[in-house]
Amino acid sequence: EQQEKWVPRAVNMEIIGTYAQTELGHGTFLRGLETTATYDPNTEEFVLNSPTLTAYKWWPGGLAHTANHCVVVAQLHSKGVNHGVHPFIVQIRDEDTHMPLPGVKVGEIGPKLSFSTANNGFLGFDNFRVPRDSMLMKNAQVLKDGTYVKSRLSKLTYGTMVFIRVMIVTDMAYYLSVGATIAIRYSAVRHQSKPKENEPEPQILDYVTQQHKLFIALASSHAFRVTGQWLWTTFVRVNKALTSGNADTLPELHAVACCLKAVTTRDAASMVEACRMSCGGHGYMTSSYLPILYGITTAACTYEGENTVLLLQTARSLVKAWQKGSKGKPLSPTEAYLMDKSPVPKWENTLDGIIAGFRRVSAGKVQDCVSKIDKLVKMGTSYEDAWNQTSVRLVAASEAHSRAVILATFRAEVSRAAAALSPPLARVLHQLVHLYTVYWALERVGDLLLYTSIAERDVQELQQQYEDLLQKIRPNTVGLVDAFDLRDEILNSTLGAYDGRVYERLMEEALKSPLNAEPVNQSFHKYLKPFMQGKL
Ligand SMILES: CCCCC/C=C\C/C=C\C/C=C\C=C\C(=O)SCCNC(=O)CCNC(=O)[C@H](O)C(C)(C)COP(=O)(O)OP(=O)(O)OC[C@H]1O[C@@H](n2cnc3c(N)ncnc32)[C@H](O)[C@@H]1OP(=O)(O)O
Ligand SMILES: Cc1cc2nc3c(=O)[nH]c(=O)nc-3n(C[C@H](O)[C@H](O)[C@H](O)COP(=O)(O)OP(=O)(O)OC[C@H]3O[C@@H](n4cnc5c(N)ncnc54)[C@H](O)[C@@H]3O)c2cc1C
Repeated sequence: EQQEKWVPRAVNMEIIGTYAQTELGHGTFLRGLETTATYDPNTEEFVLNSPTLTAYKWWPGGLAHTANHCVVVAQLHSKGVNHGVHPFIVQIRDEDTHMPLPGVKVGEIGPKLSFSTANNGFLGFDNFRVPRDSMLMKNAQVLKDGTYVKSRLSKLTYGTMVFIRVMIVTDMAYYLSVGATIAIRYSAVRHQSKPKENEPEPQILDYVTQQHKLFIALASSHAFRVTGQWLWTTFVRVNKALTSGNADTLPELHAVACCLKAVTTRDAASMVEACRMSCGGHGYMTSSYLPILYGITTAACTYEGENTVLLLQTARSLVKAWQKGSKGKPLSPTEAYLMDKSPVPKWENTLDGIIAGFRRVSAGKVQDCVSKIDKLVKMGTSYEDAWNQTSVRLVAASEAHSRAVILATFRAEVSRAAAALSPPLARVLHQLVHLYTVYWALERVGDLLLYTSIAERDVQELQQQYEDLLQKIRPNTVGLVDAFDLRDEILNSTLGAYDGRVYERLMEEALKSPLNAEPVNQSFHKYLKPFMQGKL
């Protein structure tokens, strides 16, 4: 019924909405949100209120001057009892005049690192009344007399965030394809230095250091696209089960969505930054689009759940799985490897060997965390303090778990798809899987030395494998980014345009600057000249 009322109007854009959960005082700790929705059975309305400055909603995209409705997450009070945070759909502006409704204070939060077009806003309520059916009642309800009907699963309130986190993994694949396309095309056009006096300046793409900076971004885009597809399929399956009242698989989805969102956004932000830096000064131009792309990807490390907080959510699940598995109880498919108690096998420099190695690292780290927490608790430390003192290790265990999931998924999905591909295409994709896997083995070699039987000669061989792969991939690099098929209008980059006219485009963009409208800018007459004449 509520969906019939709101969805059609949202689809045809009569309702422009946003998701107003975060407040000035709380973004992570949802149970600490201060906005209240108090039920008045006499009028069958909820009274929305922002009791403090820190209760003001802060950050919701589009809230400042675009949205006329929003989903507000507030502490639901009825019959004198606080039932915790619940979502409400609330009209905040007049649909004709767009004026804020009486009792609504709304505005723009100010300049940000990037996302300048996102119109993020603030929102405060002063005893603002909304009808009872403003409460989104799919999970919990408040009856006309104020009786609260509990949701069959309180965590369903958090469902929106799981959905977006699942989507963000695929988003990161896209953003990395943009960064890799810009930086690799530019690296094919840019010639610099003279390592061989009697030869012309080479393409910077031929410097192995440049390949080391860029090819991982290209491979990660494919790894995250494939992992994002797997995660989406998992989400659809869990959501279908939830619809029929079975929430058994939700905890596993929440845990894997948290760590994959955190790791893919962190990798995307750092690899886009590497793409920017690999383009030298021109990568620092806004017209290259790389600074804007960095602003977009680094924001993803914060929104939809701050990365550390989400990695700790996954760690919470891994520790619980370890404790459950130690009692002989079955674990979820993504966490079952934690109970592999077989002896550490002889190290193999193969994809399967490395993937198995990362699972050993994750299981070893989880075991170390459980041991440290148990030891601290036995010494009289509270569980909460023991958790906090172990939290650096817990985050590392989550990261290792996430990497093991990505490596295994990337390899399995490409192997499965390869049968239907032409041999040359299958070969190139396998090279990207190989590069991605060996890159991370070298990045985390310390962990592998701690938790597997990898030896020095294996590491040397992996380094050589990696450098050989850079050489093998080089001839196909431009073709691989062209295959992302990103139009110039989408790339929006002087460095990444398909025609490679970088220098002409840089100059064309520069000449558009208003500061080039006249040969002597007014600042000379207002400031420089008086200063030079000692008059300032
Ligand atoms: C389509 C793609 C769009 C991409 C975006 C495009 C453009 C981007 C531009 C800008 C961004 C756009 C929008 C941004 C929006 C936002 O940022 S919305 C706000 C997002 N905020 C958060 O994510 C808040 C993060 N905080 C939390 O999730 C919780 O507060 C946290 C879980 C961290 C802690 O809460 P707490 O109550 O303390 O939980 P516990 O740690 O005690 O755990 C309680 C149990 O609940 C389980 N659980 C927690 N969360 C979930 C969940 N989401 N789903 C399922 N289950 C959950 C948790 O596992 C515990 O269970 P157990 O007790 O262990 O059994
Ligand atoms: C571009 C952008 C768009 C956004 N859009 C929206 C939107 O549309 N709607 C919306 O509701 N919100 C939105 N947000 C807000 C976003 O969801 C929050 O910023 C995010 O949830 C983090 O919360 P916070 O800002 O309160 O950070 P905090 O939680 O205060 O984090 C600050 C630091 O504290 C640490 N910390 C916090 N809790 C713990 C813990 N338990 N253990 C260890 N460390 C901890 C964090 O790791 C972090 O280092 C947006 C944010 C950005 C940047």
